[in-house]
Amino acid sequence: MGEFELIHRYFQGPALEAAGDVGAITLGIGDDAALLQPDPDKQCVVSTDSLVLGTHFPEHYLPADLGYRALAVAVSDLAAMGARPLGFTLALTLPQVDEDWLAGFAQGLAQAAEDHRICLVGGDTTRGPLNIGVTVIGQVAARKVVRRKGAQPGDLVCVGGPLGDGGAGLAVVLGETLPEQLSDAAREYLAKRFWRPRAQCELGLELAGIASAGLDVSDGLLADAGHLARSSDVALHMRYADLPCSPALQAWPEAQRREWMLGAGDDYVLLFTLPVASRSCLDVWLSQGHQVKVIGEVVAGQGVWLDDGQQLVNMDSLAGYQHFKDTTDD
Ligand SMILES: Nc1ncnc2c1ncn2[C@@H]1O[C@H](COP(=O)(O)OP(=O)(O)O)[C@@H](O)[C@H]1O
Ligand SMILES: Cc1ncc(C[n+]2csc(CCOP(=O)(O)OP(=O)(O)O)c2C)c(N)n1
Ligand SMILES: [Mg+2]
Repeated sequence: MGEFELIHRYFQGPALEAAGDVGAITLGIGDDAALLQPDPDKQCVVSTDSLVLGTHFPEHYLPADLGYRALAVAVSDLAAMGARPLGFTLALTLPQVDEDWLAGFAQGLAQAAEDHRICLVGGDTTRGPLNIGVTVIGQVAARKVVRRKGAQPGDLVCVGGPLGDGGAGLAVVLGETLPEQLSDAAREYLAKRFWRPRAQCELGLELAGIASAGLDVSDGLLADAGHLARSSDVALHMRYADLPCSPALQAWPEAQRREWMLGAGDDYVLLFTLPVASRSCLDVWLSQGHQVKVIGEVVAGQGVWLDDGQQLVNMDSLAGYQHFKDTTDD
C-alpha cells in the first residue's frame, strides 16, 4: 500500500474528518493545506506535541490506546488556554505499513476526536522511526484567553482533578510490581488514565474569562506551577494536605503517592488561579461535575512553596519532567 492509499484508507472519512463541528473547516484533507475560519470575534490557538516510543509511551501498547493518547494530550493544551477545539493535523512517521496497527491507531484516534469534538484536517505521512506529531487548532475570544501570565497576589490556586494518576498509571502500564491491595478496578482506572486521558476542555471553557492564569499539568505539579509562577512573576503557596488524589492512588505508600502527585506529570488536569471575587464559580463547576479544588494561594514574591503541615518549604529545585535533563551541553 502506498502513502496515498494509506491516508485514504485510514485517515479520510467522517470518523475523523467530521468528529466535531465542521463549521469552521473551510477545507480539510486533500489539498496543499487546510483552511480554517474561526468565528469573527475569536482568535486561533495553535499547539504541537510529539509522542516518541520509550519517552512518552512504553514498548507494550495497543495501537488504539496510542492513537487516543496522542490526540488527547495535545488537546489538553487547548483546554489550558480556555479554547474550543476545531481541528488537528497528524504528522505520522512509520517504520513500515502494518495494517492492523494502522486500523487500531486510527480507531483510537477517532475515539479521541469524537470525545474532544475535534476534526482531522490534514497531516503528513513518512517512513522512518515511529513518531507521532499532533498539531491542534482551537479558537478563543482574545479577552477570555487563559495564559500562564496573569496570576495576582491574593488569587486562589486550584486544580481541576486528581494528581499523581499519571505516575501511577505509568507504573501500571510498564508492568511494575503493584501493591497487593490495588483492586482490578483501580488498576484499570489508572491504565485508562494513562492511555486515555480526557483533556479538560469543558472546564477550560468555563475558566475562560474568569481564571487569571492557567496551564495543564503535563510535566508535574511543581514544575508546571513553577512555569505559571515565573510567567506571572508571583509566588505560589500550596498545601500538601489539600492536593486531591484518586482512591486508586491510596493503595501506594505515602512517600510514593507524594512523589507522583508533586512530580510525575502525565496528569493532564488543569492548574489555574482564580480571583477571590470569583470563588463562588467553584461551586457551580463542582455542581457541573468538575473536580475542582483549592490547593493554595498566590502571594507576592517568587517560586513554588509547599506547606507540608509543619513548615513552608521552597520547592523550586524539584524540576519535574524535562527532556535532555541528564545530558551535558557538549
Ligand atoms: N521546537 C520548538 N520550536 C518553537 N517553539 C517551541 C519548540 N518546542 C517548544 N516550543 C514552545 O515552548 C513553549 C513551552 O513548550 P512545552 O513545555 O512543550 O509546553 P506544553 O507543556 O504546554 O506542551 C510553548 O510555547 C511551545 O510552543
Ligand atoms: C515510557 C514513559 N516514560 C516516562 C514517561 C513520563 N513522561 C514522559 S514525557 C513527560 C512530560 C510530558 O511530556 P512533554 O513532551 O514535556 O509534553 P508537554 O509538556 O510538551 O505537553 C512525562 C511525565 C512516559 N509518559 N512514558
Ligand atoms: Mg509541548
